[in-house]
Amino acid sequence: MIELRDVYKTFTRKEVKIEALKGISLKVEKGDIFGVIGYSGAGKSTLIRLVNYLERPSEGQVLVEGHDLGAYSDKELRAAKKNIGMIFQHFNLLESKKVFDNVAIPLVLLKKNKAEIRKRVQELLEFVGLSDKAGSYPSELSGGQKQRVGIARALASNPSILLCDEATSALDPQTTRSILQLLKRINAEYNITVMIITHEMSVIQEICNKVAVMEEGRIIEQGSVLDVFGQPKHETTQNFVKTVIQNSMTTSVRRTLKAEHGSQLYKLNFAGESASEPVLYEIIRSYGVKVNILFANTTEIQETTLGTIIVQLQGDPSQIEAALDYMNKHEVRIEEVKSYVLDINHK
Ligand SMILES: Nc1ncnc2c1ncn2[C@@H]1O[C@H](COP(=O)(O)OP(=O)(O)OP(=O)(O)O)[C@@H](O)[C@H]1O
Repeated sequence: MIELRDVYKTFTRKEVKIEALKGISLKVEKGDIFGVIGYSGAGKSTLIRLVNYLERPSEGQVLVEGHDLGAYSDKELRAAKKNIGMIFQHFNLLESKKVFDNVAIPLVLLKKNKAEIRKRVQELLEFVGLSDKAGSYPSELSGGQKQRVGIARALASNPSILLCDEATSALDPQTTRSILQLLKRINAEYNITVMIITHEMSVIQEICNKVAVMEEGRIIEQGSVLDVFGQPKHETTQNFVKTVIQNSMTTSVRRTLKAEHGSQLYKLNFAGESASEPVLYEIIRSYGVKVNILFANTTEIQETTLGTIIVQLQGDPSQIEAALDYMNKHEVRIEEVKSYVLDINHK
């Protein structure tokens, strides 16, 4: 659906080169809600602007529905862009035009007749829950309502892709949630592929099925949201995950454990099926391993339960090995907790 192949983007300002993207490769499949997360300056906006060709790559290819956008003539590119809607952090509405006319802009540009425009705009305003605001000006709307207008306008030309550039960053948590739910409905009911860039992991947790983490112009980690949240590998990803899931021991537990250096600690991640099986009970019963639970938490991601437990296992090495093997076979992901986490200053 959307594919970036080894994309580089370099800006030159006052003879200084800025490498905003350094070899980005990713694939967004049809029907995905694909999130790109990163701190400020990571290159997220540049990346999303390449997808609708507001920027051209310095090197590499951007393919949409299998077509290399770089190989298109200007006319072909204009046609291709109709297939891509975009919404923005600050909504980008025309303040001098009423809600109806803002939503109608893409249809006017497509030279649709008045009756068609009226019907489509009414349909869209109804879909985003703003039928009663057609005659209002943007200045008379709340932030959430403005973003709904932005969404209606982005959908006007029936795109198959919707790009969202920090679309909820200017909104309060409750309004953010309602806009994210609307994006989810757009994805499910209109079968529109959604690509979201954000610096908030809660946005990814709430609606995305896939995620790419960016840092300094590179993708440092990508995969299904369940995998990345369950086993974040890179430190930056771990820091993002920590903002939404508590997955480490509290300081007081670490302090108690410090005295017992050398005990075997494991972080166990349960997802989906394995979260509902009595795995710990089995390892105690069948392998005689003593289990001391130091931390436990469950979270819901993608309608799947993700559980994290940190345990101290005590027993013969052979019993512990057998217990770990049993849990492995029952799809529990096991990570040995290194002794450095026992340092209470370690975050
Ligand atoms: N038009 C431009 N000219 C020069 N440099 C640019 C331009 N656009 C982006 N950059 C630079 O490219 C780098 C990546 O910027 P980008 O806006 O893509 O990051 P971002 O992750 O979206 O950050 P933010 O969330 O702060 O917008 C930054 O160093 C930025 O200064």
